[in-house]
Amino acid sequence: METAARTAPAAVIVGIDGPSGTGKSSTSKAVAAKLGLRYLDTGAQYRAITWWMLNNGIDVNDAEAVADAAGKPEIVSGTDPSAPTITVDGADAAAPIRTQAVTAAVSAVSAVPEVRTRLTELQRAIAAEAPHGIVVEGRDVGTTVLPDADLKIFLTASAEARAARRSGELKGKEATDLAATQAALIKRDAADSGRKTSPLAKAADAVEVDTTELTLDQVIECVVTLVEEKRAVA
Ligand SMILES: Nc1ncnc2c1ncn2[C@@H]1O[C@H](COP(=O)(O)OP(=O)(O)OP(=O)(O)O)[C@@H](O)[C@H]1O
Ligand SMILES: Nc1ccn([C@@H]2O[C@H](COP(=O)(O)O)[C@@H](O)[C@H]2O)c(=O)n1
Repeated sequence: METAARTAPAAVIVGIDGPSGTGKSSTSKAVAAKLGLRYLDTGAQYRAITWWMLNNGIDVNDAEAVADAAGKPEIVSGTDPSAPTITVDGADAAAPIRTQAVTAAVSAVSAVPEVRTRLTELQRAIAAEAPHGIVVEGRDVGTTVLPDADLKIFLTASAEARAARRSGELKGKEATDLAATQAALIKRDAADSGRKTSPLAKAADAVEVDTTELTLDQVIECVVTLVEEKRAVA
């Protein structure tokens, strides 16, 4: 008896955007791991280039100096969702890119068009090479990096919920004042939403998921279901 040949599902490209602390990284990694996809944290790349600028004495508020240096660091992202990596000129940058110094400087660096052009090219190349597909998270994935993504998600949550999540995360590492955390989140979101080039924005065809009242597991389940629905009709 002949058996029907099983065909592997087509590669699927998923873009997940949203403001800080809405759960993009946690959700994207888990969804990618569950579905056998690669995972790319574009925010880590903006943090990595910012870390390099700070280490190399570039004034991050001098857009011309940042633009001139934008092509210099070599940034490499590892896309295994269970162990994502990021190196800058061969050095492991996973920990130093998460410091408050980098967090405070990253919006200025990411507003520089030459930085965005460089990283957008890198992100598209990584997505194009993912054999079974990829979950790419950031601020402009649906609008600019991968406008033809199969599925676009825009995560939101109240500023209070996001600050509470972040404060829990920072406890024991750096200062954890809830009001200061919330103010810093709002300031970074305003800078990211207000820049001229590729601002943080929901793509017109993105599915918005408000995570304020959802557990992380519920958000993951919701996104997995949306991907599976897309795959079913592909
Ligand atoms: N739905 C949720 N409920 C409770 N906690 C959550 C939820 N989603 C994420 N978290 C927690 O909130 C924190 C921030 O999540 P995460 O880093 O995934 O957000 P993000 O959107 O990627 O943030 P950023 O853009 O600043 O990198 C993490 O500690 C994560 O475990
Ligand atoms: N597509 C993106 C992703 C990130 N940024 C900038 O990087 C900052 C850090 O992002 P995290 O997700 O690690 O918090 C973010 O505040 C943006 O300035 C971006 O511009 N575009």
